Amino acid sequence: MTPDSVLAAERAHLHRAAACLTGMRAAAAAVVDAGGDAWASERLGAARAERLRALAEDPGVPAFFGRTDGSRTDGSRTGGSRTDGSRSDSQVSAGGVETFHIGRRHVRDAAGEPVVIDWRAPMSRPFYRATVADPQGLVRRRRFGFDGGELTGFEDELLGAGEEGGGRLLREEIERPRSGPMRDIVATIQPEQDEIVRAPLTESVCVQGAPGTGKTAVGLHRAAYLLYTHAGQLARTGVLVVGPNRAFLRYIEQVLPTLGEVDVEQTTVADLTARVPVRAADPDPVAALKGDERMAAVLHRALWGAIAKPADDVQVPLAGRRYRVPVERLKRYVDDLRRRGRGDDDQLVLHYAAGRERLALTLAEDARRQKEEAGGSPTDAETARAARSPEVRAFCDAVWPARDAAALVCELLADPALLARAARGVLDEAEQAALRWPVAPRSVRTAPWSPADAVLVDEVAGLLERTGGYGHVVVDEAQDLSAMQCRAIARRLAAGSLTVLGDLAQATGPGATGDWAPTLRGLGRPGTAVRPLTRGYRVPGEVLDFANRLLPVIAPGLPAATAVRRDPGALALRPVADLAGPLADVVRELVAAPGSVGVVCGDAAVAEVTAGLCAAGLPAEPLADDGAAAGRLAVVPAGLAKGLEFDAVVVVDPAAIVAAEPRGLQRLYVVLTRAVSRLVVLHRGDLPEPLAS
Ligand SMILES: Nc1ncnc2c1ncn2[C@@H]1O[C@H](COP(=O)(O)OP(=O)(O)OP(=O)(O)O)[C@@H](O)[C@H]1O
Repeated sequence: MTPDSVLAAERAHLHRAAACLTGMRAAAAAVVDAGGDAWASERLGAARAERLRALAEDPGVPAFFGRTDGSRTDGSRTGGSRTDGSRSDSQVSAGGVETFHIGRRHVRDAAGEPVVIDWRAPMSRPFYRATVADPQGLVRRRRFGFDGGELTGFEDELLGAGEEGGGRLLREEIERPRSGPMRDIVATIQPEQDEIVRAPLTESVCVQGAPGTGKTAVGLHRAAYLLYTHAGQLARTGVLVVGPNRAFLRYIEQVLPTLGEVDVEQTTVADLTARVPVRAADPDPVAALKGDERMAAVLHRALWGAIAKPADDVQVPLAGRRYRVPVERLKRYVDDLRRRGRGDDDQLVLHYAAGRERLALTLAEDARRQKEEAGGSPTDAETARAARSPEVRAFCDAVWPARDAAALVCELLADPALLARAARGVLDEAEQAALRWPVAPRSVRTAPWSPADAVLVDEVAGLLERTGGYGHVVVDEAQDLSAMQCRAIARRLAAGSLTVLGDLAQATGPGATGDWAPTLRGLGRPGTAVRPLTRGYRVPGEVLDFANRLLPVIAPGLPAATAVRRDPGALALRPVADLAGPLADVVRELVAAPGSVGVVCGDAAVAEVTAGLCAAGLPAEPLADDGAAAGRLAVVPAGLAKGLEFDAVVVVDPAAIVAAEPRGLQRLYVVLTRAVSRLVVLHRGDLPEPLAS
């Protein structure tokens, strides 16, 4: 076949797939809500709306992006389920070669035969994994090029004939100008990424990946894969994606919906733990201390240590009589329940509030036993009433008082004696002094809560009551999490599994350890295997090599990434005497090309840089951490750059970025690795040391 006739045939298949998708949509819309009652009907309606949403055709998103041709006799190519991709006779050619088109979602014709196979189905696996060395039954892999939904080209790899492709379409896909949020990578997931995407649900994974190796993309595609493969289980338990800040979430939030997954919760640790109004910031050493795992022990003692020893017998009223529970028995009941409050398994441990309820019930049951021994037979309702009696309540209030998480942390940070008692043997005096608020707040709500305090409040809330858990949690930029933040996430994990994504070389958090072990321990999955990703997709080789000069200083021992592509014009280092004029010139040139432009500067310089660019007639807008979309020309505070990317990046005054924080070189490494096509570094004086050499 000539290339033109191949294109014509593939376009015909594309039109057929689009028509079938329209047919599927019409069929789904025609389903009559046949529920027998209002509840069932509502449920059916919701399910139908969901299905319609999933089938909604995104204009410009073609029904398929790839194709596999394989021999029919090869065992590895059979065995997909009917809805995922059973063998389609309509796609078998005369030569016995079986063809599957791979797309974002399954499409079938009116007879139920597959026209496009969902990328997550088992039948699609060879499309992502096959190599010349291991063709997995494929003789050919075909990738398609599109322009605005129109099929414009294709790239074949004749794996059976030992011919692997040159990655032209991969490169085009990476370099396609960005116009806003992150895109999916389903068409070009690479084998080392696919292994992580398709790891079993029961397996937690930790991906240590250099900048631009696709960690975020892999984590999101893994969520979509798991939701497809374990739909029933995960629909019940849910999937949670945790990112570092709202700007980042805004950037990634469209990826899962474009993959057809609209019900994944995406949030930040700050939002996850937002139980108090945060209005203050801690100095780095204090934030590090509040994030230290020793705080868990302090809080545990502050809560459970305040349970008092029973001092007197209690008279429990039951069904018109009073029964005395002697103090010795009361002490034993309290001790037994306290013991059950120890332990780290949130699912098994007795929580404080439940312990209080249990204590009241235990007293009532003691009285019930006494009555039974005397020949009475009290009912369950009478026993429950006894547990709620003023006498039992008064005892519980005195011995096992009801507590509020925010109030407890507030008292602890405001009262040196309380803190000393809870922190004895755990924190030294200097550490206790560092934790204390200088002035006792007038109320819990007006206290100077910091983000790290909010995590402490969440920890106490987790001691009071069990936290609801998800079936799978994806944690991005995990290298920055404090031990206490890890615990907050672990509480939401229940029995589920984790995908942990991050790069130790990009750790800028105050408690960074340079080691995954404490993070994985804090997340409650200490045995998780760490898998490296070292092929850099985002950043051209020239830029990556430049940034990698920082590695021996910021993360000795960590393997440097190698870029999948090079571009001699990608990096420009410009020494300047004064920033304003040259910056406007550089930015003017960059915005003339299509795609996004990020001007990254120290957080303190954002207002000045934005004003300077605007004065030069350039439509610059500062990027804020409020979840608002970034403009095409964004002025990005270095502190918010993590995880983001732009087609062109200007790094303004790297020395100032380094000087602004203790882990400034790590921050510089982050900002130098945000560019897809061009990086310009404007510097006054010498470049920071490891870069100058
Ligand atoms: N297989 C792929 N095909 C096409 N593009 C890819 C592929 N893998 C990664 N990319 C692109 O490379 C860029 C970087 O991906 P991503 O943000 O997931 O990397 P990361 O490892 O999370 O980076 P960082 O450490 O900087 O946060 C994105 O534009 C992504 O779409």
